[in-house]
Amino acid sequence: MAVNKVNEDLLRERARYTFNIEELTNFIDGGEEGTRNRREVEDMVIHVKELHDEVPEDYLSHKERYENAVKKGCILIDLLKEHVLRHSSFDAYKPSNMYRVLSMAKEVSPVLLHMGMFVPTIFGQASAEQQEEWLHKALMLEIIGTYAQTELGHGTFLRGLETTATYDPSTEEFVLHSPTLTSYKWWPGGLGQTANHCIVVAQLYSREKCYGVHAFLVQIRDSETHMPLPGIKVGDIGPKLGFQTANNGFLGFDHFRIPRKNMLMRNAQVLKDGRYVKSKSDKLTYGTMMLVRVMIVSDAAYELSRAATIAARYSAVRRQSMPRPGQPEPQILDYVTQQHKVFIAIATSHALRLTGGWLWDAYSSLTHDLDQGNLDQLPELHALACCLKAISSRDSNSLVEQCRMSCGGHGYMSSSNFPTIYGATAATVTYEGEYTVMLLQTARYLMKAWKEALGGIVLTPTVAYMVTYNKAKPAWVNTPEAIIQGFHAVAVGKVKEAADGIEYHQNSGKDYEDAWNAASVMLVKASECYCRAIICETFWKEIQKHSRSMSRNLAVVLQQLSELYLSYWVLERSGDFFQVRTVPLTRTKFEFVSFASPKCHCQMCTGFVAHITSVVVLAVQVSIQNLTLTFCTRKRNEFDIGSC
Ligand SMILES: CC/C=C\C/C=C\C/C=C\C/C=C/C(=O)SCCNC(=O)CCNC(=O)[C@H](O)C(C)(C)COP(=O)(O)OP(=O)(O)OC[C@H]1O[C@@H](n2cnc3c(N)ncnc32)[C@H](O)[C@@H]1OP(=O)(O)O
Ligand SMILES: Cc1cc2nc3c(=O)[nH]c(=O)nc-3n(C[C@H](O)[C@H](O)[C@H](O)COP(=O)(O)OP(=O)(O)OC[C@H]3O[C@@H](n4cnc5c(N)ncnc54)[C@H](O)[C@@H]3O)c2cc1C
Repeated sequence: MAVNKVNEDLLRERARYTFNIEELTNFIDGGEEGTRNRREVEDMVIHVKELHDEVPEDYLSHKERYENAVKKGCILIDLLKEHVLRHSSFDAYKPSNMYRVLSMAKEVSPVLLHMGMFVPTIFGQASAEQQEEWLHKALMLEIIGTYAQTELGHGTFLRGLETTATYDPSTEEFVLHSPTLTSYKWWPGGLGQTANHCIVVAQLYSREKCYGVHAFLVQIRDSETHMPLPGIKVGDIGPKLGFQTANNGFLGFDHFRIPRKNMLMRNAQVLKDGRYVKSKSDKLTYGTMMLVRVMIVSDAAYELSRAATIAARYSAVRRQSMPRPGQPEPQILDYVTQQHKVFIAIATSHALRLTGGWLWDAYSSLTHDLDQGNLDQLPELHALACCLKAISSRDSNSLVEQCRMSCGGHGYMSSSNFPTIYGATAATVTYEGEYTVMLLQTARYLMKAWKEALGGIVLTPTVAYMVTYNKAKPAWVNTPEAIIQGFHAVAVGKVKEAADGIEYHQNSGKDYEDAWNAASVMLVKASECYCRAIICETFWKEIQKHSRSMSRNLAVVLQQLSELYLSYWVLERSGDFFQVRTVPLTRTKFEFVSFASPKCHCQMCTGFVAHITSVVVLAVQVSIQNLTLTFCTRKRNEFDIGSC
């Protein structure tokens, strides 16, 4: 049998890297231990022949694909259990680790929601007694759950959910009911045929009063027969753009009774007599969504890194066209247009991975604060989780598509794996908070921050520059730090523009809701710019921080990647940079910002040339011709357009 020979071009490219590959691998894995754990699990998985398809899944029926995914999920989970029992060096039951293992099968796992949301909700919203009863069973998959919040009629507007949970003190039970067709739960992963339990988010009623949405743990299928319990209507919602084996389903209740103790009571409670005990904050009910949004940023990076690797390798081995008659066809990697498509995908996967790690640390610190009853950081973290989830998933999905297109026809083959990766990342832009809705949530926070900034109130860290921005005139020089300040200036400009837009519409007679809606495109833009500034700054600072403890060769290349990312987005947003205004909070004057030295007037400032010489893609090193970015802005005097 022909031995698979590695392509000559790929070998040659791999021979050209300028730094220690294992060092980069450890950096990506979060350290040597992370690499060791990952390899241990991969070694377990890679040799299991049942995990490799005899027949491409695209040729299977919907039912066969689902059964194939269930089979693989069971094998992966058994491997994990055995591994934990054998080694216990790998924290297999951390949802993020379990999620990572489940994603080693090509198909989305029907128990993805069990690990990604059902288990984390028990961690985050069940009382200690409830965790005692359910957590181990969930971790050992003795019960399999999902997260049933979205309904046919409502996904974004949680306060509009129609499923009811009415407390009956005579039996100490909640009666779950779906009063309308639009109240049917629609979308929850695993609900179609897999889950026998679920977290149900419903409007809580007690003593004739509605207390808003709360979470309940509900058994929906018989533990022995797996048939739906009486009063439960459940099934599969059918084919989708992707995620075909996620087993998304629908769920309706017909006066279905559950014990009082099945209301998740870490935050709020209903006592036996029906009295409602309020939580410290209604927002704590939304805790699972914040966790998943935080996880999605790292997942977006992971999916994009897969696509970027495929595209970079293909670009090394594909030869096409003949720019010079009689010469061999060049590798498509030598076309600058190809580099321009692929290298930003590489840089972005690193930017999102490091930003995801930074956000996870902020979330971990918040959960510690919440345990101490301190909710101070909740609003800022909610705003961060919303915009970073939105931007990371959208960037990842569009760059996955860009990577596919960079591979020509072969990128369109199922065997390229781009369709699977695209389907997964496209879903992420919508689930766990739709893109626009999330950015508007962040805008809500930014409008409050702007009002505080105008009042000179010290702001939380990620918006603090709104107050100090005009006090210390930044030294506009051509450095990454200056670009980051430029992104801050753009963000402040857009936040001010949106706030002024709301004020303008209110002054023209609209109420706040209509003024908000009229200015909502600007509000989305302000959130995008605020978020881009965070990613640029975090990427750059994380690279600076880690560079101090890594070899110089690796530090140089990672620094170039972060400079590429900054330069790319300056060019993508050059219009905003040209228009950026610094408006002193006293609102007395406008001036354009210049990247030249602050003393220059009315003259073309120095061009900003970023010359990226080499970027490394894992073992594939390619060199970028002069990726020259000429970026100029003009400085004007306050009211003098100047001669530029
Ligand atoms: C990598 C992934 C790994 C694992 C994942 C596993 C599986 C992946 C596959 C699929 C999973 C998908 C699951 C789902 O999709 S679950 C359903 C997700 N649904 C949503 O995200 C709904 C989105 N909509 C909202 O969240 C609401 O619009 C929102 C609550 C944001 C606003 O609604 P509403 O208009 O009613 O309230 P507001 O008045 O705007 O806000 C009220 C108040 O509360 C604050 N708030 C809102 N949400 C949160 C939160 N999550 N945390 C903290 N605080 C929150 C908001 O800021 C307002 O505060 P204030 O401004 O002080 O009034
Ligand atoms: C693959 C996949 C898996 C999913 N898994 C689950 C799951 O396991 N559990 C679960 O509970 N849910 C799940 N969902 C549902 C998901 O959470 C919702 O689809 C999502 O929250 C969006 O809500 P929606 O579908 O009602 O869209 P809508 O909110 O109706 O959005 C439609 C359009 O209206 C706009 N819009 C809505 N509200 C506003 C507003 N206030 N201002 C401006 N524009 C607005 C949106 O921007 C969007 O353009 C899943 C969805 C997908 C695609």
